[in-house]
Amino acid sequence: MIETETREPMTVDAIQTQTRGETMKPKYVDKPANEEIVLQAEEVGLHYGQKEALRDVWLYVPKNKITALIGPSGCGKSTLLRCFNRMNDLIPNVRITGRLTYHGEDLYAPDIDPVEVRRRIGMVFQKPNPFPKSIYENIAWGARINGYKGNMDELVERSLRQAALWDEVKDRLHSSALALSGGQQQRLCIARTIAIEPEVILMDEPASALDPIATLKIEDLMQELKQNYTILIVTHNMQQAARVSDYTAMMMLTDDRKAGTVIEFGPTEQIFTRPRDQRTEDYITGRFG
Ligand SMILES: Nc1ncnc2c1ncn2[C@@H]1O[C@H](COP(=O)(O)OP(=O)(O)OP(=O)(O)O)[C@@H](O)[C@H]1O
Repeated sequence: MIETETREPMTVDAIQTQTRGETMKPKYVDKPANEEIVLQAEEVGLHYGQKEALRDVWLYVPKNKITALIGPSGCGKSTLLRCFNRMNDLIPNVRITGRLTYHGEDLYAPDIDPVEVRRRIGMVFQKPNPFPKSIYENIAWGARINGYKGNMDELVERSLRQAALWDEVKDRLHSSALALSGGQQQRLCIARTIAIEPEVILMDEPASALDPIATLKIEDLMQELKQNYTILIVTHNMQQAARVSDYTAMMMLTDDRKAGTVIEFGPTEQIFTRPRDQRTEDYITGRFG
């Protein structure tokens, strides 16, 4: 029998670990078969003060795959993304319910250090945000404060190579990062994230401020990166989700339009060619909003 009692949302500090179990999972959200799950959301809810932003969210993020979060504006994509590296902790009055895990471990357990969470689960933002320092220092600084003791020149080169930026900047490593183009700055931010050696990279519309050529470079880079990293990306751009991702989660407002939730999750090819929820079909064929 499905339990119907309502529970008070708890604070981030006191997030509870029990959920009502898989019986509450939406009909079209399936755990991927034969994949190692790195991140998982079970019955997650989130309030910003009085404003409910997420309700009953379920999601699976498989290892070394790209998972896209798509859906209309305001349905909670960025909010959900930020739950996974505890970025919402930095916003006052946020309350989270349900369970968010990293390799099965509760990300909000009292003994978990949010700084360590953010080291393992890095983030790249919509607008490139390099520090007003040299290209070299943008990478070295984060590594240094995270206790990196190895050869810094090698780390800088390796990170820039992995971010497909090395050839463009190798002769001006000590010039200001702010002199780079937007697309180069975004690849520098990806290099900076990689230098910390996270396992997961969260990307919040990483290409939306870029022109089509710079966007394609970022998309190519993501394909390279997934060999070593697990990627969760928010995108408004449906073609981009279809092009780059292995799995897609369709988010939508709940029927009472008060909060966002994941209505369908599965392999990208299936979501785009044989969606099971009518609302997904309406959205991807452009009949929605
Ligand atoms: N710091 C905040 N305080 C209060 N409400 C917020 C805050 N951040 C987001 N919201 C609200 O939460 C809801 C979900 O926002 P969110 O940015 O996660 O959606 P989104 O799907 O990423 O939107 P978009 O595609 O437009 O970026 C929205 O109603 C938004 O106004």
